[in-house]
Amino acid sequence: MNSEKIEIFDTTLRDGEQVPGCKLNTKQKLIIAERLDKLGIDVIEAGFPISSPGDFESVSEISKLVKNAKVCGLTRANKKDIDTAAEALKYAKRPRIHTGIGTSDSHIKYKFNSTREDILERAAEAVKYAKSYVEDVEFYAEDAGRTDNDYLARVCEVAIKAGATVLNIPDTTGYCLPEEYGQKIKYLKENVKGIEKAILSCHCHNDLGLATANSIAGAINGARQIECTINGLGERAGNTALEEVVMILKQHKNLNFHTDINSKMLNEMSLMVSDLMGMPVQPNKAIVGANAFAHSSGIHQDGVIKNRETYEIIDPAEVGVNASSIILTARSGRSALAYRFKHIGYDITKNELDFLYQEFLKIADRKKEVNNDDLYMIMETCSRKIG
Ligand SMILES: CC(=O)SCCNC(=O)CCNC(=O)[C@H](O)C(C)(C)COP(=O)(O)OP(=O)(O)OC[C@H]1O[C@@H](n2cnc3c(N)ncnc32)[C@H](O)[C@@H]1OP(=O)(O)O
Ligand SMILES: CC(C)C(=O)C(=O)O
Repeated sequence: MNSEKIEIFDTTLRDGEQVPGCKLNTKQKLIIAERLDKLGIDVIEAGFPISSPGDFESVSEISKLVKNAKVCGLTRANKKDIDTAAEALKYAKRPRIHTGIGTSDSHIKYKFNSTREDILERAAEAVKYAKSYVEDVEFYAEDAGRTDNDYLARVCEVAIKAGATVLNIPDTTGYCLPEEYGQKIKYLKENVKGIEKAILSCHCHNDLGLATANSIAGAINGARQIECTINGLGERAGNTALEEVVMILKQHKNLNFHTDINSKMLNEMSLMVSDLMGMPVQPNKAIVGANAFAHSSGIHQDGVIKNRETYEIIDPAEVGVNASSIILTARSGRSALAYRFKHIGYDITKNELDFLYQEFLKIADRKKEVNNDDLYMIMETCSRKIG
């Protein structure tokens, strides 16, 4: 059976850039946008054009630069934001305006001091107005994760009727459980009149560490676009990590989904974004962390040396990492030690290995990691004794 495509909407340059300390200038945004386009992203959310003259310029320049992806600009549900986004996107080959409004009772009451009926009207007006500029209008129901499903379905209906082609269902506060978020998408698929005219999109935040799981649950239940960022960057605890979504869909073939992302570029993308944003990636980050393919305990190392698949579900080459690494620590065994000695040119016998291993453990117990210099020293000390 042919697999279905999940569109990848990258918001590194918009939601990712909202992270304190991660602000980018136009030149930096252009470097990232050019690589995102090569990576195979379907939609690049380039910024929030009304936000500042600098961000307007970034969206405008990215619109001129990007060849393949759709370029998207975010707006609130008002004319001035939409006018500004349309102006910034005017050079884009495939422009998208992303407009919307908060729909949870908390947002309606506290942010807007408004009513559900008024929000329905404002949603419809914004979509219609955006539609007067571009064909491709995405509508977001902010805080959809905490919005009552019946009301959310009404919001989606008015947005579709006004011309929205993508309906973004953000779990803005990262509150939902995967089952709950998946059921929300299913409910909308089954209860929104005209839903066949639009695709549903997941935009999940990571406040409870569930952003990726929720996005996958959304896809399983009918969403066909996932919004995500390189390294999972984004407001507060971040967004769904692009590299995680792409590799989950690739590894779990039974889900019967595919993306157009060139996974071999994931590692370089992660390093580039981390570098330009000045935001280090935690070493244990899935897929792109420095330790994602590093093995440091003896039993695992022995397994990986015999066959990589014993402890790795992804071939590192698939995500652009040269090879797995065997890190020597006091938890390593003889197998790893022999492997690393071989790596620096020493083929050792079993008896020699027993001897070298005892010396190795003395050093390993004093250090966090045993490096090649330590290995040369162990060899020099022991070769005198071994003879
Ligand atoms: C969930 C998200 O990530 S949404 C995107 C978040 N990103 C950003 O906010 C970054 C860009 N933001 C900005 O540069 C500024 O906040 C601006 C330019 C958008 C607005 O600045 P200001 O006009 O000074 O407004 P301020 O930020 O103080 O308050 C936001 C206003 O927008 C209103 N608003 C918020 N969301 C929406 C919406 N979707 N549609 C319409 N109005 C909205 C708020 O009610 C508030 O209006 P009020 O002042 O009448 O109460
Ligand atoms: C603007 C929307 C899409 C958003 O970022 C959110 O709700 O988290």
